[in-house]
Amino acid sequence: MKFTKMHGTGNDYIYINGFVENIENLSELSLRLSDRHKGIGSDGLVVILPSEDCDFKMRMFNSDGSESEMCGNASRCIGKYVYEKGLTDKTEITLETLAGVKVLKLWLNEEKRVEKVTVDMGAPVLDASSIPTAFSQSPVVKSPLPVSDDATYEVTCLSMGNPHAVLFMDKIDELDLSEIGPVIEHAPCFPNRTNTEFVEVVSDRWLIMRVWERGAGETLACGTGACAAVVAGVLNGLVGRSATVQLRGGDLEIEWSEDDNRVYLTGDAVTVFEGEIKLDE
Ligand SMILES: N[C@@H](CCC[C@H](N)C(=O)O)C(=O)O
Repeated sequence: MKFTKMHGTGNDYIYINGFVENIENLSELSLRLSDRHKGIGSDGLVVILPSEDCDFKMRMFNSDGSESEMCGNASRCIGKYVYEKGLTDKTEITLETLAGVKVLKLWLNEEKRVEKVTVDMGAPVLDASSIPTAFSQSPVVKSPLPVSDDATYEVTCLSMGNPHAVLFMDKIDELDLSEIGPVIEHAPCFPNRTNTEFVEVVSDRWLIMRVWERGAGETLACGTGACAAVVAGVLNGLVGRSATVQLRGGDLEIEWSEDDNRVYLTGDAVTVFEGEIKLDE
């Protein structure tokens, strides 16, 4: 099977051309190939497929084999992949996902290479039961979430097609995410588990964020998570509608438009290497 390893702000996935490769059991394959010691090594697996209504369709699997509805960083990398491999000559591309249709706008440099991509992520979902969460308050803003006998965090929850819980706090560098991340991910109030963002506010245009991803653990960046951080920041009166989110893997530019209520995500898309792997060994 041929594959391409790509990353968006350090969030790395294995990309497979589903027009050519006919692979079964994608969930098991993601679990196996994402392993950083015994596989290719990645945060998960992304398959690019034909779509009836859109230019392309994305299926995205975390490194634990679970399938997610949406991935912001992978959407940008798909934009670069399909354009640079000649699967399309469009610079505005529609992408079918489990979270609906997303529109990718490609930004080309002078050599006609894709330098960055803007994804129209659609409107954030704020209704508590649709995220889904079991919180009775809706929207879920600054709701108390007990994580141990002596610690309760205030969380703001929303869906960007996939579920997010955002926590604002200082000194996020000092956090042990491997301890607190799984507790929130599996908290009973999140029936589908959750992605969790730990966010430090620097100014009304600048957030610093670490992320614990559902199904993948701590990653260097999460596109939907960065969008969730800005939406949650606005709901808490902490940030403007247009902000830079600084992640361990780089910066993402987020705008939650006042005009159309849609969230726009802009960032890099990078090809790391191409390869071929024997699946029967
Ligand atoms: N890294 C992604 C999100 C990937 C899926 C997520 N872990 C989930 O299970 O919802 C992004 O860039 O958005």
